[in-house]
Amino acid sequence: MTKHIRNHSLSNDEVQRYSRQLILSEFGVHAQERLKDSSALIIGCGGLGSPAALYLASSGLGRLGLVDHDNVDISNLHRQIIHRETTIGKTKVESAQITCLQINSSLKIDTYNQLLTYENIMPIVKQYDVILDCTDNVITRYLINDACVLCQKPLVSASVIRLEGQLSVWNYIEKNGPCYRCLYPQAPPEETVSTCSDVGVLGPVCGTLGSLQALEAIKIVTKIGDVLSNRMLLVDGLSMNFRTIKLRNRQTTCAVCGTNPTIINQPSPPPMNQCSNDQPCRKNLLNRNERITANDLSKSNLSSFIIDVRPEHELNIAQFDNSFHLPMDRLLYKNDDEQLRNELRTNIENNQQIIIVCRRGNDSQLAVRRLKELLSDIDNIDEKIKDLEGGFQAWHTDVDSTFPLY
Ligand SMILES: Nc1ncnc2c1ncn2[C@@H]1O[C@H](COP(=O)(O)OP(=O)(O)OP(=O)(O)O)[C@@H](O)[C@H]1O
Repeated sequence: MTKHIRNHSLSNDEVQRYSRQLILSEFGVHAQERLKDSSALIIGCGGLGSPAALYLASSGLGRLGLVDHDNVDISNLHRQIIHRETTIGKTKVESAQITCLQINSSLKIDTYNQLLTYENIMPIVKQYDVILDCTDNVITRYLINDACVLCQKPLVSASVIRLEGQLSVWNYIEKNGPCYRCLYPQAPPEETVSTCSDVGVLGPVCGTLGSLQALEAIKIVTKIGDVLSNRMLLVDGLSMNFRTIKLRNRQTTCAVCGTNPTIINQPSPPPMNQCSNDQPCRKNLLNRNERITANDLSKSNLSSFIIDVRPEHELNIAQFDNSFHLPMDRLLYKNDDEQLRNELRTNIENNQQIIIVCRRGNDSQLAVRRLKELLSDIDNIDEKIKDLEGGFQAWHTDVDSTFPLY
């Protein structure tokens, strides 16, 4: 019998399992071996982390770290495809681990059921070859960036909102690429950054960006292809437009990766921009006496004029009887003050309290501020107008559970 020679360390089972990628001329057995010897850390097992973890678990990567501090909720399932109805209530890392091991039982998985902070991030990040930022908030974005620079790890970062997404690789030393702080030294005020729970997101957009994060991570550890450093991919799912823009180079003045860094041993919170008129803050804008709780509103004997400031399409989910619809877009940007003032004056009766409602009690606070200006000639407007604290979500939780929670 003729003996065969193999120039690699993969078992026959591995050759069979990974055969469709082994036969790629750009990939081959040596990339597969490098993948097996590599590790990746996924921070955030949500919309982006789910597809990223599934693809990395399937790919033949050796070791996968999963970080998240949250538990699986039913509202996660439309996009966080690693979780199941059967894992609702479990920690996201445990739920993700279960699914990954069902796909690839030879994968070594470490789970970190914790909130990453400035205190605990460094020893975790240090252990992995590539880091994927799959989180959803500005502060964590800076935290992960700083830790990756300090630990000299490439960072594959993505974000999605509504039907749009962005992807880039930061701190890719091989190309002397910039870090996130080189591009954005100052963080925007957190209250002005929209999140998926504020404005929504469509599942497949997360699927696309999260999958591409896994692809970049595979390219980095196997050293194939042209890594998305110094560039950013912008995806618009509605028009199906994909474009890549060039980013500015690594900045010598950068606080973390520059020539005289001020952030040296440990990540540091970014300087925050202040809210301005263009970017009004929405959270905790009003004082207690400018708000009414769901309980108090349900018991109030006063006649109420309810103004619902949600966008038109959300009214189809559910709404209060006889509420006046005034979407935030019109209130803040339409510039039809005179007509709006007339409509409101015609509809509001003298003895009525004016209650502003929205989904969660954020927009309604801005609306109260704006309406106080607009209706300043109404007697005692400051006492008459209040927002529903916690919005329809509080109404569902505290007063009427048949009002849908969303
Ligand atoms: N500092 C952090 N440490 C650990 N996990 C984090 C941190 N910041 C964000 N995450 C996790 O990142 C994930 C982001 O995913 P995504 O926005 O899809 O989920 P979500 O927070 O469940 O969404 P929703 O806002 O709709 O509830 C979340 O699971 C969140 O718990």
